Amino acid sequence: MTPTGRRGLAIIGGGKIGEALLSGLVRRGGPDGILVCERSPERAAQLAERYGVPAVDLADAAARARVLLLAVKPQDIGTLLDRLADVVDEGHLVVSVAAGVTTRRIEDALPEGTPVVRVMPNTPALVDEGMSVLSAGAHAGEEHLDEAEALLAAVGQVRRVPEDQQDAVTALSGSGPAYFFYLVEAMVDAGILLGLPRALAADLIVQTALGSAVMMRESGEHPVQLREAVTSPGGTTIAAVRELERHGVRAALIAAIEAAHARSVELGRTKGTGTS
Ligand SMILES: NC(=O)C1=CN([C@@H]2O[C@H](COP(=O)(O)OP(=O)(O)OC[C@H]3O[C@@H](n4cnc5c(N)ncnc54)[C@H](OP(=O)(O)O)[C@@H]3O)[C@@H](O)[C@H]2O)C=CC1
Ligand SMILES: O=C(O)[C@@H]1CCC=N1
Repeated sequence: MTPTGRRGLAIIGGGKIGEALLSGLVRRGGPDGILVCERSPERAAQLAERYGVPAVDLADAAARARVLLLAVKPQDIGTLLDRLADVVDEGHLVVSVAAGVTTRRIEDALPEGTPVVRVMPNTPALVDEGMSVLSAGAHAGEEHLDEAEALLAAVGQVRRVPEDQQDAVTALSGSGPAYFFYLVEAMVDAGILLGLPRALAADLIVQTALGSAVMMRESGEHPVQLREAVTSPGGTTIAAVRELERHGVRAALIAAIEAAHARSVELGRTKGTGTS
């Protein structure tokens, strides 16, 4: 097929984030023009059935789709790029969501001039509340960023940053949902300790998390102001906040996010042996 005969998008790698993006895109725009390319035949069949999209091999994906969205682990990207080098041409836009992997590395593996956009999405794309952050490679212009943004805007908010901020973005919003789930898990445990039924504790905490998130987004107030409004003099909240400070929770979060950043940088240096 000629480059001009192509349309739509192929998601290459149908794992956790590949499925989150696939499900959101299908929900928003329908399955038309979306392909999935997944290494495991069982998983490919599952996704094809669940979302009504064709499961294709890599050559077919490249022949039919204009945008190739790479959603494999950074440890697998080297092998995938070796295979893509033979089937990518000037008519493609390559979008990678692989943590740590630079546009330079992808460009070096593909035909000269291939436009590449690096994106860090997150799993709340599943519920149209994703946060996706884009950076252009050396051969990607505004039109390529616009094209990638149009895709990702269907499943949440989009920002653009210089690529040297992507490892920090990965540590914050890419991995970020896991930190919130971890906090919720711990708070539900506290409810159990205090004798509440698990289901009730979970309902209380999930709704409290949601309400707090909406307040942060919509009130325009700083989180400190919002926290102070909950903290009555001589009351319960200050007793809890003192324990959070005593246990170094703020420092732990900063250290955790710093570790995620370091790992993103390290993954960018991985050569793709599939073993790291
Ligand atoms: N999970 C998340 O929240 C986020 C992940 N990312 C990035 O997305 C990428 C994928 O992460 P995640 O979804 O968690 O990982 P998963 O392991 O869940 O998904 C990767 C999928 O790609 C498949 N795969 C590997 N190589 C190929 C290939 N050559 N062709 C087709 N399919 C292939 C894997 O198959 P197999 O199972 O056989 O290995 C697997 O199903 C990573 O680079 C990660 O950094 C970015 C933002 C958020
Ligand atoms: O844990 C990871 O490596 C991926 C990247 C960001 C979120 N998940």
